Amino acid sequence: MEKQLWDHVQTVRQQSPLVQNITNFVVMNNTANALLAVGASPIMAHGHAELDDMSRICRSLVVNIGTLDDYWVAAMFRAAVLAGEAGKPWVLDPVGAGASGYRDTTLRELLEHRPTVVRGNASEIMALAKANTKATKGVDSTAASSEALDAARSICQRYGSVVCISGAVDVVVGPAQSMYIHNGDPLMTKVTGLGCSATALIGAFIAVVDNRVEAVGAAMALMGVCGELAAAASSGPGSLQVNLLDKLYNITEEEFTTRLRISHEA
Ligand SMILES: Nc1ncnc2c1ncn2[C@@H]1O[C@H](COP(=O)(O)OP(=O)(O)OP(=O)(O)O)[C@@H](O)[C@H]1O
Ligand SMILES: Cc1ncsc1CCO
Ligand SMILES: [Mg+2]
Repeated sequence: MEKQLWDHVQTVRQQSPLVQNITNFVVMNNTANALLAVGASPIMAHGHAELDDMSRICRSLVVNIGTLDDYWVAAMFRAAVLAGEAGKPWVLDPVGAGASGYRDTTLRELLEHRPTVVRGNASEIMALAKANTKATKGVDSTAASSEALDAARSICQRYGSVVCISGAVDVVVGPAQSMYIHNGDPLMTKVTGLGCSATALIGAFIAVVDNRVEAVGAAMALMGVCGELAAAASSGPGSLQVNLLDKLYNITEEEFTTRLRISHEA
């Protein structure tokens, strides 16, 4: 499986898919840079007047509700409809699910458009499935990935989405197959938007890899391994941000396969 995941990393580099992002103000720059670093091509576009054109030229869509408002939310709904009509894969990042009624109402409607993938931290996935027993603390997670497993399974069953719960262990839940990725570094939680970057990378991988669980697994594996290697070379969140971009860009097959720790059980 390590070799297959690396092949997917290579496929993104070779095919350089154009990925449309409707994302938040905080991470727009970081996620565009993360996409470029892995060899994909980002475009940040939420204007209503160009959504049809974007849908025509982009191979996948990222919807991230981090700093939502009515204009942006209308763009998200429309872009999701267009992706559905074109049979184009898209990924939803439910930033801050459970933190406000507005977020939850918006997310409920987005889920009805059946995202190909949903990626959030454990609190967000639990809030999304309305199975949360702990409140979401803003945009950071207060729960462990394992607690959100049932929530992920219920979202997968109900909407057909592959669900990724990120955290100390990243869990990828598909209809027939699950994957656990034991990489990353706790320092990654001290840089804003690395979850959003992971979601953006998922957007690139689902554009070019048909097996959705493997696509998500490869994106999360790349993020985790690069995060871990970058953290080892960093003195804090500032240098981690820079080192991570460099590692996403220059990681080798040997670094990837020797560091990667995946399993099919927790
Ligand atoms: N405790 C941890 N140990 C190792 N890696 C971690 C840990 N927590 C998060 N990560 C890694 O950090 C990345 C971001 O995941 P995280 O769960 O923090 O996203 P998030 O909460 O949505 O972040 P944000 O909303 O700021 O984008 C993932 O690659 C994940 O594997
Ligand atoms: C801090 C923050 N607030 C809204 S979006 C965002 C970036 C992390 O998701
Ligand atoms: Mg997040």
